[in-house]
Amino acid sequence: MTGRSEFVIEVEGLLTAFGDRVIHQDLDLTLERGEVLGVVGGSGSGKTVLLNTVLGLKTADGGTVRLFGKDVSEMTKEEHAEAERRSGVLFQQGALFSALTVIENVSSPLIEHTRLSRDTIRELAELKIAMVGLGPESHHLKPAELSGGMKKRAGLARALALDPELLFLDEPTAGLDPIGAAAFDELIRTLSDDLHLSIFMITHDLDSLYAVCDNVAVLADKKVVEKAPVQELEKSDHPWIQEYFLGPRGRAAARAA
Ligand SMILES: Nc1ncnc2c1ncn2[C@@H]1O[C@H](COP(=O)(O)OP(=O)(O)OP(=O)(O)O)[C@@H](O)[C@H]1O
Repeated sequence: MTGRSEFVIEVEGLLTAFGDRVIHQDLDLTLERGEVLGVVGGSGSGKTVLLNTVLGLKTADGGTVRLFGKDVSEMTKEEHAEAERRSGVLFQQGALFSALTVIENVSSPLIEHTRLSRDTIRELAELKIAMVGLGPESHHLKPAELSGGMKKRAGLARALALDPELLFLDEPTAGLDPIGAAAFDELIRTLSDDLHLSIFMITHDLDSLYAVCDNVAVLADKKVVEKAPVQELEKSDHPWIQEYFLGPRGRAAARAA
């Protein structure tokens, strides 16, 4: 793994399908080091399948996917593990282990991927929990005892446990009230600035695009039809983009930005 590429993710001519059903065709997308990219598209347009393909959880049927400069399909087991260590993922439901407390959840990647002492792991987990704005009183709570926003924060702390360079977020503000969502957006932006993270963020939330993203990639017609800063996308004449940005919710988000 060279890590020399200025692109953290490079997808070229991607084809993915489930049986006869083609999800992506000729899809190109890049994510530069330090870039915060929003990925939007209609329901079923293939955003999650794209995330899974970049992570190597789904095999591409054609084209190439490079992660940290390395073709995902040619990675050895060790290279996969290394790419996994360099990437943090916050899945849509937070995906916390329900039987474990917050601190145990955040410690689990450190236990799995490092040989650090128990005390060091505990200190690092506490640091990550504080970083996402959760207090020490949360340490011993189980996921069922957390609010939706706290679950997301705990999931984010776990995604950050191994100091990743790249963060994948699948609809991070889904299910949060507008105030909670705005606070979470601010947290993501602050973390990306402070930790120089590259972020691949699937979202339906227009406010997040304005608040957090450097660029937005639009999935439609099985490919990325545009990638640009959100203010430029507003001017696109692609029908889906027009409807998305220039509908009433889009206008409200643009006014608020
Ligand atoms: N394991 C699977 N087997 C068969 N089809 C699948 C599978 N996973 C996803 N699909 C199909 O792939 C298409 C894209 O799904 P995906 O979950 O990526 O959409 P999405 O853009 O993330 O949608 P949403 O915004 O609703 O979450 C959908 O039509 C879905 O039915």
